[in-house]
Amino acid sequence: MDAFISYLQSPWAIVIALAVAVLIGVLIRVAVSSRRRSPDDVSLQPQVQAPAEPRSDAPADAPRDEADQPRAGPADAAEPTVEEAAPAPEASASSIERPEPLRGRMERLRERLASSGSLGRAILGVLSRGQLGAADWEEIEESLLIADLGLEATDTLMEALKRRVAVESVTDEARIREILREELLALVDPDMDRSMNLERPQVDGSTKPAVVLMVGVNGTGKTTTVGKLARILVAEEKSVILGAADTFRAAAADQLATWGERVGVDVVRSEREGADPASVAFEAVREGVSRDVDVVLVDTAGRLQNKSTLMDELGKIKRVMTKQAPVSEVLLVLDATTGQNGMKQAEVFAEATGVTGIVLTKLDGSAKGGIVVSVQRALGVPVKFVGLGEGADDLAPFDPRGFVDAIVGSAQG
Ligand SMILES: Nc1nc2c(ncn2[C@@H]2O[C@H](COP(=O)(O)OP(=O)(O)OP(=O)(O)O)[C@@H](O)[C@H]2O)c(=O)[nH]1
Repeated sequence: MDAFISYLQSPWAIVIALAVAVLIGVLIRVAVSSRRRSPDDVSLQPQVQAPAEPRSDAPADAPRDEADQPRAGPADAAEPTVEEAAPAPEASASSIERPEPLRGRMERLRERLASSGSLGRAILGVLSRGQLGAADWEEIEESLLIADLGLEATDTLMEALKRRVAVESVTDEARIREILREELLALVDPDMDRSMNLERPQVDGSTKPAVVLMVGVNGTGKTTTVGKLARILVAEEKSVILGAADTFRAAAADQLATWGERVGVDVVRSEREGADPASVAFEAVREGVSRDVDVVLVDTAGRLQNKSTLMDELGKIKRVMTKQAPVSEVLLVLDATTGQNGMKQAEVFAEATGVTGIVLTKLDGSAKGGIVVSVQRALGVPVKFVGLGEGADDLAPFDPRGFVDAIVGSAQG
């Protein structure tokens, strides 16, 4: 016994004990990391990678049609798994930002619409000349067209202004301003329902997340808008998952992950550039359903190489997502500065996906606010949000009155 005790006190025994402890530590690490890679263990890490294809255990209502199967190209042929992403810097509770609440945003951003105000100033300047001739009306028409109001809306507004200015024979500037405000507001249509449909649908007795698909041409601000919208939803205390189905540009997924991290929202993504977007979208909704979140927001690429490829791709993304939960909203992101070009794109996207609302970005610093009216008229769907800057909270629900007031200016304007 004494010999054993003295052996335990010897340096060799200490070395051996340390070696055994290290070995046990290594074995525990290996066991934990292999468990994390298990396909069924979807971790609640800041990011979740999408599999190459929907999971093999996808429910019976998973896509069946060949055309609806997320693509499994050579790079996509890996075994379908849900892997934990390379650990993203973990967002500690203290580093998570508190986004600005919705109320008052349009008010705060009102000054950003100042350039749209140049339209109001130009028209008011002419209208208050009194005794308007053909050249004056042409000047007004030109201003409206430059502001992207579109031909039809310009004609409607011109007629209304001519009639009212003649009938009321007004020269008083405040009254002219009031007439212009009323007529513009009628064009913007304050009665349209601009709320986002975030009601969680019931399917076969279970409550699914509200699914929102973002579409639009590259560069319009889709990814940024998904990030800003996530912040709005977080501010409204909703649980959210983002889907990075813009697999065309690898940086888009990183960009989205950064937006997500800032407000503690997870992102479903694929590490492979060019992975099948429908697969990522499918997985994002599946993840949202399994975590029982309130909203799944999915970003897409929207390259407009050719109309039929784009329509096929977006149509497929939407069909595949619908296998998991119905798509509640398809928001088309349009860059206000692209004017009538943007209108043509809008029509293609609307045809492909059935757009339910428009987000007009970059309205700050754009004198082309008239596009609000023309795009609503062309698609018959409302502008629901406006982007008014590059800041994280520079997205506001579109408020027709605030918008028209910004264009027409105050009485002192
Ligand atoms: N001034 C201003 N800039 C904006 C607004 N919204 C987005 N942007 C900027 O527009 C640029 C493009 O935005 P992204 O979100 O990357 O555009 P995208 O449509 O996702 O582009 P792809 O990923 O290439 O399809 C970025 O520099 C954004 O900061 C806005 O409302 N105002």
